[in-house]
Amino acid sequence: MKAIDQSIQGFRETFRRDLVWPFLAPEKITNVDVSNQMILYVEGLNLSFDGFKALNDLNLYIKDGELRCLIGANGAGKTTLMDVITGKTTPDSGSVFFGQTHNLLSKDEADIAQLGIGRKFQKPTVFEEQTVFDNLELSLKTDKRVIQTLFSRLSPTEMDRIDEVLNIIGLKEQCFMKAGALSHGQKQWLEIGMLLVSDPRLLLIDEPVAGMTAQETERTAELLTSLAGERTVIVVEHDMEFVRSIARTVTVLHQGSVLAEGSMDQIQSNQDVIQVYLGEDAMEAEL
Ligand SMILES: Nc1ncnc2c1ncn2[C@@H]1O[C@H](COP(=O)(O)OP(=O)(O)OP(=O)(O)O)[C@@H](O)[C@H]1O
Repeated sequence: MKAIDQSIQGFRETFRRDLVWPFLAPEKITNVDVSNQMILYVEGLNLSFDGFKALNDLNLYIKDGELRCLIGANGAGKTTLMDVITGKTTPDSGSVFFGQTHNLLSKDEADIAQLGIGRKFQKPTVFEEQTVFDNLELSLKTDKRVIQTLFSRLSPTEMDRIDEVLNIIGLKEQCFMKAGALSHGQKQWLEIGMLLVSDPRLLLIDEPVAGMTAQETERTAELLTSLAGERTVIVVEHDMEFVRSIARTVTVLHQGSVLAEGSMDQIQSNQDVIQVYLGEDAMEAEL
């Protein structure tokens, strides 16, 4: 039986265009130099909007493979920081490096995505009229690699990738269901899957559990923790219970700077955090 399986497998591989002609295989994501164990270096970032400092000498270092949570009150600068990392906004000064060599501030949004940095916004933006599978396929197609411009059909490697992603996000059974019929949580997972098909190294995820049921929140915690390690995940979240359940290290932003960093326990006993969130500034700052 094993021999038959092996010969079927061999037969299938003979007909894989991307194995027969290696130039058809998906392009490997650019090498990221993480020899110092760090994947993201944000240094001295400043950005003002009409004189208001949204980012104020912000420094942030993210280790390769870690799952980092970013918290902070409304207006602390979390979204602006994500916008700068992904090339949506240009800072006034500072530097952002992906690994030791990729200067993100010299690249545009498309180049940054191509380097392997994926971003998920708070609201799911799946194509409701398309099936789960089609949504994943469409995400592959928007990945402008040579193979997609040459062939409109999915290669077996891409089929395998979609299958793998369906397993990771737990939507295999819903594969041929219209995305519009999914629950809110399932739509969020689908959107995470839409990022995963192109195999990103760094995922930036904005408020993944807003509006989810307790069960969906728990499943999302499992999903995000399972992604870390092989990938690096940065999560912006207001739900402190969720942050506690997933994060090893939490970074607190306040008025465009890092106020504190550490485990959830260290953060909650940090005097600066207490001062801002429980003290005199508490009126304007609610985590
Ligand atoms: N394009 C812009 N023009 C002017 N001000 C802006 C712009 N973008 C952000 N800001 C301001 O910069 C500050 C930081 O906003 P940002 O959205 O980064 O905060 P946040 O921490 O993500 O908050 P929230 O939790 O509410 O999403 C806010 O005071 C915001 O009003």
